[in-house]
Amino acid sequence: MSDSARRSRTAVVIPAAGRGVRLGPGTPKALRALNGTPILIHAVRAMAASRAVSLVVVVAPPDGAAEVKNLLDAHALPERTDYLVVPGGETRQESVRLGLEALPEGVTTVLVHDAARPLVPVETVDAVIEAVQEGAVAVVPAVPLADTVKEVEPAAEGAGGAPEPVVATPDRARLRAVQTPQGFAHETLLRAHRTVTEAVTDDAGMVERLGEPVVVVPGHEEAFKVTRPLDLVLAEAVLARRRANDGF
Ligand SMILES: Nc1ccn([C@@H]2O[C@H](COP(=O)(O)OP(=O)(O)OP(=O)(O)O)[C@@H](O)[C@H]2O)c(=O)n1
Ligand SMILES: C[C@](O)(CO)[C@H](O)COP(=O)(O)O
Repeated sequence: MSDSARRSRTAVVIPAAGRGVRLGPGTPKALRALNGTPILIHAVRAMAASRAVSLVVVVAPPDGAAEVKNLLDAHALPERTDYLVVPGGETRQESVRLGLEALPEGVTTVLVHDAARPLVPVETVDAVIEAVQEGAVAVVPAVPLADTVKEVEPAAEGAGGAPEPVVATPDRARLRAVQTPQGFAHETLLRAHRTVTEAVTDDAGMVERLGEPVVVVPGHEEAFKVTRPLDLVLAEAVLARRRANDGF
């Protein structure tokens, strides 16, 4: 498939409507600065860096669509890509659905990428797109776990710090930590978001509930999610390393 054919069919939905409670009080997480530029703009640039992407739909905080439009206008973004902003919902799942409903006809491949993962390398984005375009209906970038994982009986709410009984130790070799962008055949993801009613924490999980196959491709350590304050420190360090490497 030619480059231009790919471009006309691949869109990205960026859910950016979360508050960022775990990052601490302040402006919505996606609008907070990372090296002087909003986290969201880093994420949009990371996705638009792929030459396959022709449309980016940003799902803004419900009362922040105008502010996000202004932000996109104020930052230099690749001109080959179109940008759309829609207001988001109460949950990530609802925000993604609202973004999907805004996609035009003719999109065949759709990626969903957290604004909170601003540093994903373009090689990971392209690998996910390629896997979808080669026939997978749902593709998830993921990395092996660095820690042993225990399943526990969670302590009651409000009993933080109380010992939690261990239920099992899953075989770590079979586990993956899942990142974004996750890539899908457009029709499949839309069907999942229109039919699955349970709360699910990632989009591939919704496709799993349809009984459709999901595959994992290698993710990247720099595609981590900015969730807690220490993640911002790490993100600044990654950017500093990139600047230093560019200098050589
Ligand atoms: N109602 C929501 C909630 C989350 N998100 C987006 O989903 C992505 C992943 O969510 P997460 O990192 O959990 O962000 P928050 O929900 O903002 O974080 P927290 O749970 O700490 O408030 C983020 O880009 C976030 O903006 C969204 O679009 N709409
Ligand atoms: C979609 C996701 O980033 C994959 O790891 C993750 O599930 C989002 O979870 P969150 O609790 O909404 O951050």
